[in-house]
Amino acid sequence: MNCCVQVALRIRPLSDAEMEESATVVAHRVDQQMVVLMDPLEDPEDVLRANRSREKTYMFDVAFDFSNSQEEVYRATTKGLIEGLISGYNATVFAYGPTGCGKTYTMLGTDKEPGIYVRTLNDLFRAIEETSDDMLYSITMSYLEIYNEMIRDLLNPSSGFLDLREDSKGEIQVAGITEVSTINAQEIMELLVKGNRQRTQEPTAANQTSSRSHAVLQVSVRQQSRSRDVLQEVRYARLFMIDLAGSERAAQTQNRGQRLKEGAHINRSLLALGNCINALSDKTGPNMDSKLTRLLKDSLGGNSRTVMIAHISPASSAFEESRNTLAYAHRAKSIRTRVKKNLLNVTYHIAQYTSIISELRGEIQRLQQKISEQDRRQSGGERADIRSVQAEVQALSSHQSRAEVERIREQLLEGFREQMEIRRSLMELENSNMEIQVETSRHLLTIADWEQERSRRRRKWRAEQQKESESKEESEKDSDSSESAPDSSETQEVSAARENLLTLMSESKRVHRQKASLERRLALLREQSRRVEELLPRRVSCEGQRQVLGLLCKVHELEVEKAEMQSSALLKDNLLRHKEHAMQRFERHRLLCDQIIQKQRQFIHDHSLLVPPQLQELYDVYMKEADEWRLERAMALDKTTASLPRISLPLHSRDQDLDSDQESVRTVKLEPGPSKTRRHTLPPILPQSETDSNRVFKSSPHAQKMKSSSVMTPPPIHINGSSHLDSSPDSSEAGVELTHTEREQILKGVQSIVVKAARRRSRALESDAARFPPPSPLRPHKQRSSLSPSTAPPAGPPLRRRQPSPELTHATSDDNLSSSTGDGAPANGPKTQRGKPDLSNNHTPRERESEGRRRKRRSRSFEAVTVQRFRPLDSTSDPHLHIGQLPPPRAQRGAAVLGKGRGAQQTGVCCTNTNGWRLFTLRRDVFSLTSQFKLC
Ligand SMILES: Nc1ncnc2c1ncn2[C@@H]1O[C@H](COP(=O)(O)OP(=O)(O)OP(=O)(O)O)[C@@H](O)[C@H]1O
Repeated sequence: MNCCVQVALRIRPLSDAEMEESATVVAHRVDQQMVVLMDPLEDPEDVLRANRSREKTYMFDVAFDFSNSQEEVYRATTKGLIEGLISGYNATVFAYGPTGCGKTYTMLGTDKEPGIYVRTLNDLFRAIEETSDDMLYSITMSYLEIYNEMIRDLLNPSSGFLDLREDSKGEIQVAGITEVSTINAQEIMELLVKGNRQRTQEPTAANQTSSRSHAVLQVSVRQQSRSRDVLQEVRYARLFMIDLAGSERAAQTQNRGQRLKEGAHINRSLLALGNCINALSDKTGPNMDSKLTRLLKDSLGGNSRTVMIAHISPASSAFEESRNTLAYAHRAKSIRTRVKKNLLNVTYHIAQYTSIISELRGEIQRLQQKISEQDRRQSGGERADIRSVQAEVQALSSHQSRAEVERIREQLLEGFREQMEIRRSLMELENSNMEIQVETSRHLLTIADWEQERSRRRRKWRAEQQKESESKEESEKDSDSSESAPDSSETQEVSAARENLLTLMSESKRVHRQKASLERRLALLREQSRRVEELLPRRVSCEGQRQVLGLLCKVHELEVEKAEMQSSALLKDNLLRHKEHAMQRFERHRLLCDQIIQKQRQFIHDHSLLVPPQLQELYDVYMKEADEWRLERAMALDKTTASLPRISLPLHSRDQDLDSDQESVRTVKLEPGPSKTRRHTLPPILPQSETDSNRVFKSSPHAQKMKSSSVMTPPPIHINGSSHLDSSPDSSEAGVELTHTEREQILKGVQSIVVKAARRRSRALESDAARFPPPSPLRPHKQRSSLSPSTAPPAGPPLRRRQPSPELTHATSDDNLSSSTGDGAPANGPKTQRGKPDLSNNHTPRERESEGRRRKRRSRSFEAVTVQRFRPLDSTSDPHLHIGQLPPPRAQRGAAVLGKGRGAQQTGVCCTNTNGWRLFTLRRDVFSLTSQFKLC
């Protein structure tokens, strides 16, 4: 497309200097296109030139004077180039004119009145921004000056002088020029101002800031569509905005030296430009003999829309420069250019098409793959998210559930732990209680011994007093009455025993209080554990965890029950040991009594003593009772006993039994009875012992039966009706002051032993009956004594008074001792040997054989009882509960611990030579048994 160079003329206002010189205005803008230049030298009066006009009119595309603003100049000259520039058309705007006529002002302007540079770039960026959605732009800028035919980079002055080069496309390029990718107009303005300071300026007569070089601002715009079509267009256009140096005349500028030389270069370039313009206007082709014309090759007659803004001064003093400028500008209007779009790679080669298609296909494939991956990732991610959310929820739920389960477990464990601790404490209290009972029994025994001794002394003293009173005269009686009564003051040991009893009682009360408190706490803990277990389904959602906790509860409940059963079993075991021991001792006592009876019978028979009727009646009763306890009845009774519930009962039923027993014991204890009629002043026996003893016997029908029955003890032997053994239990003066209740308890406690003993006794009695005549025809007859000659009493009148009887002494129970040791060997050496009944010398071989078998059976039976019933105590058993550790009877009373072997755990008592002490010792033993039964 061909087009002409657009020429605009701008007439600046008069400068201050021109106004001072009173310069006349010779250049006027007639209208927007017409300018009139008047020749000030023309004389209007000159008739020779009358036909010649002093005015010269010039037509331009647009004309401006002082009244026009920068904006108007820009709009009229340059703004229209921007659209073409974006469309790929080159454009050139250059300011031409003499120095000081406003070229820089028009192009650069001031901060307040920016020139074409800034306004063009502003509109360029705005236009690019409007189409940036579809087009991709690349804008670069460079700023250079041509000074004395040398090119200098104003954005990088240190880069030196640059050369012009023509690329393969025939375009002129400045090699090494700094191209700045502009961002916005403001930055461009700053760059230009900065670059303009680098521009060579020197003051001249015409302009204090005269630019001595041509300044060229080049803006390159490259654009292409964002869519990659086959018909892809890459538009490339350059905009030159040139501030030419002044085209002043040397005379006018009064330049000399360097300024003159500069002026010469300037003028040469301008001349070249002028020549170029002339050539272009004459269509002779551009003259490229200067760098300016070379750089503006496309701008002047080439591929560019070109706007020339000519500047002139209105002053008459600048008439010549104005006329020349107007002439050049006018001629420039004739310059035609061939404008075309700068389209790069508008049409691609077939190989490029193929490449583009391949690229596009690859791109499509890549995008499809990316989309599928993204979809997969999204779906996977969603699933993963769902799974992760579910996992988080489950984890949270699981965590909460675990925390809840852990909390419940801790509660349960804590409760169980405390229960076990309480259970242990209760066991310790039970043991302490047992110790207290044992100690209490020991002290009671001490007191009872002392009271027994006191009672015996009193009786002896009263008997002596009575005897003396009968044999002596009244006066003598008065004189002897001065004999003092036996000392009845308590010994230090008895006083200490009473004090200890008080201490033990208070201790026992304390133990019972603690037990009650612990039992309440235990019941509370059980209730709490039960509630927690009941709430498990509500508090724990997981079935497995519920089951685990439920099992945990069961395990610990079983543990607690196990501990309870162990405790109860231990207690029962201890009680059984006491009972067994007591029954063994009672059995020994019974055997001893039997032997005493038999030997007394033998003695009566041998000496043909008369038996008092009362004694004979008692003996009959004794035999009758023995007959009733024959084998068949004993077996039936034993079977009934064996069928009774024992320790194997469930815990709760046992507890109930125990509770009922305790209650019954309390009831019994409160009942007025013989137990309250103790004649000595002993402190009351602790209730627990009675509880335990009664617990066993009261709950047993067998015991009830036994309670109604009586167990025979050796009746007193009345010798000649005047003497008797003071050990008779029927005597109110008996040394052992047992109450009826105590005796009953003893009797009840030995029931099973009695059954067995009765079995053996019935056999023995049968054997004795075979040897001795029936008791009724008791006639004195001589019979060889079975005693040794050294100890045998002399034959003579019947015994009339009580006297020490070696036979009785020896009848203590050697047989029993043999049984106790279990091996049939004498336990006490010669003494025991001496006291052994020598039946072998008095009976026939058949009788001796029968007696030997009887002894052996008795021994085996006793062994069976002791070995079978005695279980070794475990480590948790209270050692104080061992019978063998009971305080042995005092040595001075003839008591000794028997047995070191199989019967080592049994405490046996042997009798001394003193009849009274012997029986007392036995009774004392019985009393001890009574206390032990109370412990049970
Ligand atoms: N149209 C105008 N309106 C107001 N002031 C102007 C105008 N044109 C020029 N001037 C003033 O005239 C003075 C000279 O202007 P300018 O420097 O632009 O001239 P020039 O042609 O660039 O000179 P040189 O060629 O020596 O660089 C400046 O002070 C400028 O402000």
